[in-house]
Amino acid sequence: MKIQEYADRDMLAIDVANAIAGELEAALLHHDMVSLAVPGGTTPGPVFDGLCAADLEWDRVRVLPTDERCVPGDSDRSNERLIRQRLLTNRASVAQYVPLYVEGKEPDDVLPEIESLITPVLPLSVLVLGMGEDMHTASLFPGMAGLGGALDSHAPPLAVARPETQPESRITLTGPVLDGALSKHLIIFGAAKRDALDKAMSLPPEEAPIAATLTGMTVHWAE
Ligand SMILES: O=C(O)[C@H](O)[C@@H](O)[C@H](O)[C@H](O)COP(=O)(O)O
Repeated sequence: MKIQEYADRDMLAIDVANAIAGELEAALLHHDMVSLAVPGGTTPGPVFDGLCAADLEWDRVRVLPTDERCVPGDSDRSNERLIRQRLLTNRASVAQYVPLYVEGKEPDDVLPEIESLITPVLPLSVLVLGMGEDMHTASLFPGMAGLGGALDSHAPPLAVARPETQPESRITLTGPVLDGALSKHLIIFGAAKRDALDKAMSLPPEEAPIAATLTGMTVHWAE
């Protein structure tokens, strides 16, 4: 794991967008289809604003959320809504999007179909993660029911998550899929998350799920 510190969040966003674009371009030289998994939340928007303009063959990029809240697509809590508004626009509007949640469908009923769209583009070419101050990432929350199974090395690509601290259930990429990405970026802002990351480095993934992804991770941090 390496940590890159930035003087401000704008510089971080520009640098990370450029890094991801370069990694996708390199991956496209060797694969017909490549994959990019991105988080929801309040952190990645400015990175998306820069990345969406990257001049690459977006029609060969499969974009998916690292996790999705089980909410309507027009909800302000929908990660798909954020990704469609901020990333799948401009040149990136032609990218293929793989939703993890289908409104009105029971998650367990659609997971096999969604996994059939994800499996062909595993390992993930590029992964971007956020993290909570509780050291969760994607929808892998400390102490969550089923967390052990979602972190297991033999876990399927997707899991339904029902974290007690969240208002809705979610669908999440599992630990081995996140950790197995060929390039991994974690974006965190502020002292509290920096302290949480330092703490996570000495904890087991069951207590600090982000710890399951840190091998080979590039952490991008700004106040
Ligand atoms: O669906 C989500 O919310 C994300 O995938 C989640 O894992 C997020 O990255 C963290 O909760 C950090 O969220 P912020 O960027 O809002 O701090």
